[in-house]
Amino acid sequence: MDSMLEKLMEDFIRHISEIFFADVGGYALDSHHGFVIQYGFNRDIELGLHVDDSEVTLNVCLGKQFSGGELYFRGVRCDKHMSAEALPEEIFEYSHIPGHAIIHRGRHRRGARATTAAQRINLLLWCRSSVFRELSKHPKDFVRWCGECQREMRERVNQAVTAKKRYRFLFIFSSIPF
Ligand SMILES: O=C(O)CCC(=O)C(=O)O
Ligand SMILES: [Fe+2]
Repeated sequence: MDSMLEKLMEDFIRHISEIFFADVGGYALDSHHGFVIQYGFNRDIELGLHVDDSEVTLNVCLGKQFSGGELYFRGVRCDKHMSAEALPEEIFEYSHIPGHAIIHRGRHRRGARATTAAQRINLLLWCRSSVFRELSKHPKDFVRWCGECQREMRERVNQAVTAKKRYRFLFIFSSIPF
């Protein structure tokens, strides 16, 4: 089972990650952790907001029909911004379909709503990159993949542009001879 999951990561997920998740390791995924979760009667019902200890996560919906169990996403966040509010464009839901899978960044905040009828069984595969983790140890001004870091950066750029415009206006105004 473990070697099958490793092959799945190496032959399949790495290639997708190279294109869609270049900012969190891309092709350099080199270790994994796989497990199966079951929700419903006699089991956990729901899962609170969290992130994974992974760079990229594969979530495959196995099993048969069930009701509920939707995932709600709330934006990608670094450690510093784990509790920063989600922007409207970061809020969305995904309904699992048996036989379908999704891939997302491990740091994408999300939770699962209650499974209300039958059982939901999903295979989770956390994929990690030792290179990405090593590089992340070096302090940076802002983290490119975090939605809140990006928002702060945009705000700083806007403030700098506004300050520059104001300065130019003052300069033009003070150059007018009276
Ligand atoms: O319930 C799901 O499909 C998501 C599970 C999950 O996010 C997790 O186990 O970390
Ligand atoms: Fe951040």
